[in-house]
Amino acid sequence: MFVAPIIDKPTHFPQNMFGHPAMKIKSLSREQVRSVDQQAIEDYGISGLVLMENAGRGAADVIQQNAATGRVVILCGKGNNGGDGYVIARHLDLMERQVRVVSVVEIESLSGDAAANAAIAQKAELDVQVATSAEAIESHLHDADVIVDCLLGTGATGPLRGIYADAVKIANRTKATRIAIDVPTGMDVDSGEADPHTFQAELTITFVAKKIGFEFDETQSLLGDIEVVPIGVPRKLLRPWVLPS
Ligand SMILES: NC(=O)C1=CN([C@@H]2O[C@H](COP(=O)(O)OP(=O)(O)OC[C@H]3O[C@@H](n4cnc5c(N)ncnc54)[C@H](OP(=O)(O)O)[C@@H]3O)[C@@H](O)[C@H]2O)[C@H](O)CC1
Ligand SMILES: [K+]
Repeated sequence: MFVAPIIDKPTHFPQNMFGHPAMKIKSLSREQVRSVDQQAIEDYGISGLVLMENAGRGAADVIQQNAATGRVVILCGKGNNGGDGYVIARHLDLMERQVRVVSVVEIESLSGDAAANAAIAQKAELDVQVATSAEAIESHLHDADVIVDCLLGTGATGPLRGIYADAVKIANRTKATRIAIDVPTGMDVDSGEADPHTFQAELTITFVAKKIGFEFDETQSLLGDIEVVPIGVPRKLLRPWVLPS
């Protein structure tokens, strides 16, 4: 009988799901993470679409690991945080999940990478709904088992406007599992200050690194567990913030 040779198990480095040792990176400010994004695009030539695809695909994997069943409803805003939501939808659909995208703005108002991914989602005949009133949002969330917050990310400034506040209020009232993408909508990335209607997440999936606003005690109940998803930004670009492992 063939007895498989016993080999020493290689020492497993702490790996994230992408199979490379998960570097420990300092928490970044809004300005730092947005400049990393910009440098990756302008100095390294990585297209924003590639960063968004890595972000959305990585987030979809983490969602599948943490909320593996039920209907996923993704609330999308106007910018690239919303753009991530269309990528997440496409990858969850590929995992044969029931997925609905609910855009709180007219799709025509999107631009750049977000508009590109919204168009792909529509051409792929994913379930994409536009809901620009509280009643319409309510009607699309009633059967959600998981709600994903792709309303606002690092581009948020000032108090939540109109429909965004409505969307967060409605989402917070449901029994669904709530997952925030990059930062819970309503939370200030730097100060951690939370709008009265901040998305209450059980899990926050954030890109590149944790944000400095996540360090405050008051924000823990809004963040839930935190997972950092790398999006392909070169290690050299992150070097100033890598912590000794
Ligand atoms: N390297 C990375 O981290 C990557 C991050 N990605 C994702 O991109 C977002 C940042 O995207 P951005 O488009 O810059 O900003 P947002 O999507 O957060 O905001 C979009 C627009 O929302 C409006 N806005 C701003 N503040 C408010 C508010 N308080 N209430 C309502 N609406 C608001 C504003 O538009 P206006 O024209 O209405 O002023 C914003 O422009 C990041 O968080 C990640 O999720 C990339 O996908 C990949 C790389
Ligand atoms: K968000």
